[in-house]
Amino acid sequence: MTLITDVRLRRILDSRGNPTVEADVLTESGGFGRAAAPSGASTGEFEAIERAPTEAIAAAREHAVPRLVGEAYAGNQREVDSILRAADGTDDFSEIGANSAVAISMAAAKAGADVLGAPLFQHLGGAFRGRNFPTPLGNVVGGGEHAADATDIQEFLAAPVGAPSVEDAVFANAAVHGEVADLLEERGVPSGKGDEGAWAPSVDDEEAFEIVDEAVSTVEDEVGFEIRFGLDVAAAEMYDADSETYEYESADISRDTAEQIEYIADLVREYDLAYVEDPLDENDYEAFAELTDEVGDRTLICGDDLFVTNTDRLAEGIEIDAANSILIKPNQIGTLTDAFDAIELATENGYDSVISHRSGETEDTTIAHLAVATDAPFIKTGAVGGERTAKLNELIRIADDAT
Ligand SMILES: C=C(OP(=O)(O)O)C(=O)O
Ligand SMILES: [Mg+2]
Repeated sequence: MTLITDVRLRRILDSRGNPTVEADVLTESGGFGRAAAPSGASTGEFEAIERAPTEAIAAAREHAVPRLVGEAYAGNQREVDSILRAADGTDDFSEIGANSAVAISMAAAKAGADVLGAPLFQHLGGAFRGRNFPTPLGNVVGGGEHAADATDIQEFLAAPVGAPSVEDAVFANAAVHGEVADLLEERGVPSGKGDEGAWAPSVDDEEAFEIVDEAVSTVEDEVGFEIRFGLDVAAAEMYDADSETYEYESADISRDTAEQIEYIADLVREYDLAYVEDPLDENDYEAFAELTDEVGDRTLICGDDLFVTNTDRLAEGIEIDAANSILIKPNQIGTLTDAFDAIELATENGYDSVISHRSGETEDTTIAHLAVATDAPFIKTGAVGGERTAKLNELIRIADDAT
């Protein structure tokens, strides 16, 4: 029934106005799945390779599509994904492009779900999923590679850890985003938005901490449940390998690795941070381990550029307790099977998985289903903006359908 009869690939726009790959997968019994690849700006050095969409589409048409059509079953995700790997023939999808691979992988999953008549999360996660929902981490202030002339820390993320429902959590994050706008106006700080819809004011990190801390407290009082906040430092982007220092340009501060570890540990204690992603360079497992040893009992230390959704890199981290959490971005590794394997390895070793969007996104909602399918405790997918609310609203719908 789920035998693949056609795979169609096209270029569509992403949220930055760049082209990206969209895939349609059709099956023998009329099943249909459509998915699109997202795209990063602060990409990790060890990510799978994203090719220019025209090249990725041409290469996938040549190498992957003939091996799938009439040969593979969309309902058998591992088979589809191993065919994608074999068709590509490299370790990092540099032949067909991780963008073509992930679009086809996700579209096949949706086609499989369509034939079954089941929601995607149930097809991926089984009949007993759909009772637990991830806490959304909402980007409310940001800079780094996502906005010019804004904070050095890439993302300040609202974390409504006490929300009684995913709907309450989603609305709380939007309220924090709105409160930040009011506080910026009070301070006379004009602000546009960065790539993920977060405010991108021209302030240093210290002022951003004050603003986000106040916004979170105000909304916490309004909604009556606990809201904390967290960070994606994206430290690899500020690390200078020659001087071995982290360069905070907006405050004109340079920190060596020991100072960076102490700085982050102090922030965790001062602001009771719930979450800290990529606080150190993507090559420095040892420094990650030192920080995790210091504050890992009170916050999540999450590897994004560090692990790049890759089980080999995660296993290396697990070996030395480098972190206690992994960011999962399917396009960093190329297929849903690879993303699932990373989540399973993480769970087996007591690491929390945080399913994540990219800064360049589309209306695709696969990651909302992936988070529910894998019982992930957190999802990072922005707070506002159509390509972000597509995922947040899908979570609300899944929860609504489940009750
Ligand atoms: C979502 C992120 O940004 P990008 O997609 O630019 O890597 C991130 O760094 O976590
Ligand atoms: Mg990150």
